[in-house]
Amino acid sequence: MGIRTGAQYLEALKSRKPEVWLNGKIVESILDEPYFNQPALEIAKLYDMQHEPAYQEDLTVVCEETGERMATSFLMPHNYEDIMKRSKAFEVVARQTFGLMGRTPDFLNTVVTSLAQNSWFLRKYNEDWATNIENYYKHLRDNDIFLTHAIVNPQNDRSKNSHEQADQFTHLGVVEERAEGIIVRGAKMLATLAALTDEVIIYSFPGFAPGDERYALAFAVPIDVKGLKIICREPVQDGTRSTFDHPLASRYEEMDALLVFEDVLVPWDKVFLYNNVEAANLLYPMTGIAEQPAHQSGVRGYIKLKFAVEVACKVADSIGADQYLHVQRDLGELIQNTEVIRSLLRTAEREYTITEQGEARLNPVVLETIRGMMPDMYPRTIEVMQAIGAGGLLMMPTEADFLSEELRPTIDRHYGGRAGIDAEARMKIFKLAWDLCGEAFGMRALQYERYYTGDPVRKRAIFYNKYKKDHALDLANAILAKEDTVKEPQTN
Ligand SMILES: Cc1cc2nc3c(=O)[nH]c(=O)nc-3n(C[C@H](O)[C@H](O)[C@H](O)COP(=O)(O)OP(=O)(O)OC[C@H]3O[C@@H](n4cnc5c(N)ncnc54)[C@H](O)[C@@H]3O)c2cc1C
Ligand SMILES: O=C(O)Cc1ccc(O)c(O)c1
Repeated sequence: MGIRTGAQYLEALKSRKPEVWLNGKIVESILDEPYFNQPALEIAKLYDMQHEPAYQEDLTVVCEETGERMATSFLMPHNYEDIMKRSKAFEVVARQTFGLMGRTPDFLNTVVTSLAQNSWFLRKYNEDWATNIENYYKHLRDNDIFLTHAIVNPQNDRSKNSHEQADQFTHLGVVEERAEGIIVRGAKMLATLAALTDEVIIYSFPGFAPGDERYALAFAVPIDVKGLKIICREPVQDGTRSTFDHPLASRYEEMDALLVFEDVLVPWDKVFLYNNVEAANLLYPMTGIAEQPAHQSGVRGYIKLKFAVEVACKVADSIGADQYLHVQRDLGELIQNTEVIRSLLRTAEREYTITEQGEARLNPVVLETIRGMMPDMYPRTIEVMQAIGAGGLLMMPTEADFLSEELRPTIDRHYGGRAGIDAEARMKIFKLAWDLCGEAFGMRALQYERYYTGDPVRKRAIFYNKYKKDHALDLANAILAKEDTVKEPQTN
């Protein structure tokens, strides 16, 4: 089949009925649900762009195996040119959604592509796991499937491992083996966009201990598989708010969900790892499933940061506040932050290495530096935006107020900005800012940058420990090696 159109994606959504819970009810029809309709159209647009002449060369490549076009995010990177093709494709997608949708199809395409490119690792443990992931990759690539993923155990008792929780199936684990596959039970989080996807892949961050065998697993199932409950969080928009009042929240709501598996059958050919604590713990360090999606996340995060910084600049400019020195200082800092991330991305891409198996990977230290800095830089941007917009962020008439003939002249008189910025223009800018720095939509977007790649505290600590192990601290050691020992003062 090759690349899908938006219509084909929406048709597939219509043809299924996953068990999606929203506000205490099962959603009867995803596309008829106002909370989901606009975000689904935004995803459909990304599929359509694959066919548009302006984007096709960036978003797709011809698959060597099938001769058909496939999404560029399915391209297995072997050299710098492949890396940069993927980078461009990530950027085109991110620009379309202003970086606000983190789990667009390209994200998990990179995860599965990397798993398949590193099937040698799974083959060390089990021939079938390797064959299964290779076939799954081809299935996704050739049918242009949209995946969600859930790789974190729910927060029950973080001081205990999965097998030590009060209930053995609070966390997702295997109940039994059958001739046709494994039966899985328990929960996993935090599946972003689950309701709008075709299938789900489960794997885990490392951290398994002996005794956790039943939880050490990786597999994929269709999103409407029998026994899977998708429990959505409270929406950040009601699906009916106007694009004037909420230009971002009304478009880019990326619904997150807890996945609860109630005795779901996973056929053997969709099992990628099972009952093996060592393999589950080594999956991240030994394959590229940290670095390859981190490339997508780095590019997307850069676009989101740049977008938020530009909105902050617009807020300041629209009310003449950027005439003040401290506002210029703060905005200068934000712009420099975007330049830091852009430069780090280019460095990580240029300083790629080729693995023994021929996979081109970005410099992991630089990539991890991006991931370490974004949880500080993005919230800082939001903080500056709040400080510059100040009370004006609360003093905004709604679209309905603008439409009132009686009120309109008053609005036009009192809500305008500096010379050249009328009330409507200023409110458009401030409403953009409020979606980012005040609304639940913006707080979720901020929480995403803090946590999408794991707990930033432990990630920085892991980074430090690995750096200390891998780097000789040569400069400090060079001076310490000089013979500056304590000497008794010379007395005559
Ligand atoms: C908006 C959003 C979207 C996301 N989308 C997805 C998605 O699509 N798919 C997916 O799989 N995941 C997704 N994630 C989940 C993400 O992977 C997790 O949130 C992340 O790994 C952090 O884990 P946690 O939330 O369970 O926090 P926890 O690990 O529970 O951390 C909570 C607090 O406890 C501390 N803590 C917990 N355990 C320890 C420990 N062992 N040692 C020291 N300190 C500890 C942490 O420092 C932190 O302060 C998303 C997250 C967010 C916020
Ligand atoms: O470690 C990384 O940054 C890559 C990454 C982040 C978040 C995920 O959910 C994931 O599957 C992979």
